Amino acid sequence: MTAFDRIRAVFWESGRLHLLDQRRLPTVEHYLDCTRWREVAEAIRDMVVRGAPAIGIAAAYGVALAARERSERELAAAFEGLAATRPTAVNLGWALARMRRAHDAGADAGALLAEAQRIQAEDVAANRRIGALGAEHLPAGRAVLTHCNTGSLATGGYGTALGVVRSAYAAGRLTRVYAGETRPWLQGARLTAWELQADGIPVRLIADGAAASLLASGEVGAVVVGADRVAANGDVANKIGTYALALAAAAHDVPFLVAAPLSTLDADTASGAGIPIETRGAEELLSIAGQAIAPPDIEVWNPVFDVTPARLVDALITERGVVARPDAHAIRRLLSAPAHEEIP
Ligand SMILES: CSC[C@H]1O[C@H](OP(=O)(O)O)[C@H](O)[C@@H]1O
Repeated sequence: MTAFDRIRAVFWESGRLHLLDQRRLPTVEHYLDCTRWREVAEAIRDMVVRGAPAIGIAAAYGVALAARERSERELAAAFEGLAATRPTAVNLGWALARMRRAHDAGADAGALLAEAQRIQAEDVAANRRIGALGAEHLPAGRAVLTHCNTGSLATGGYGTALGVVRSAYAAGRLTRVYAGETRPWLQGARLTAWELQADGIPVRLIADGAAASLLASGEVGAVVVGADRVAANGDVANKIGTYALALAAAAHDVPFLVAAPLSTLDADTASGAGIPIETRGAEELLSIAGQAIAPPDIEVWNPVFDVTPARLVDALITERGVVARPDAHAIRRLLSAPAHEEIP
């Protein structure tokens, strides 16, 4: 059984939403069971569940939980409260807008639950397609470098950049993954290394500061990362540290690839300058697992995303196709392509 089969960051069972508490991985596998939308909102805000597609899916189930209370007031509060949990990943707003359309079309609690389950199933199918298309795009027989966590823990299942990794490794095209630890929340060290080890995919953990030297060494054939929002011009918001990777990749002529489903593309935000960047509390920088690693009263700046300009993105891999050098025209083509059609 691979990690994809075993790891479910988000699932609905027996009338409850089950969320794997990613704050406690890799040492403890513990699920929180949610029966109220406010519990889901708190779980997203506190990063029990994280990852752009995964928080959209969790929020969709949160709406379904709110609908069970048969109160338009509570449902309105749920839409507002869930939307306010985290600002950068556009998937959150995309999923809530889809749930609101279903509600406005007359969906009751049961139909809203079915819509949330469709959102999750479609995300897994998209990730499988992204994996297949992306695997063909990786230089064969080489290693890749990735950042943060973009696997089953960040999505409905299988993963985006890690979906490309899973498909490429299964096709014998990939020798090894280098995973950046991804300070301060350590998604790479705690989550990606755990997922890939569970899959039996060779993985080496590196300090974020080692990435440029690794790219200079010629060991890596491509950098493949996820995204939290792709603006209309192709600029990419992703975990802090992604922009530095893109600069280093460009300096060493290593292809920089972004894997993301269409639910991450945002036609309403013209460029990266318009993407809201979440900053989180000082404690995430000042301690690790409760152990202080800096003076407690030191000032910090803790933006948890950055923006990589489209000019540094060699290819955007989506379930509708792969576009080289994404620009506004390419984003429009991806978003306007008929459903289930891929753009050449
Ligand atoms: C497949 S999207 C994963 C995306 O989300 C992560 O952010 P966070 O862990 O703070 O939710 C990171 O940006 C990943 O690339």
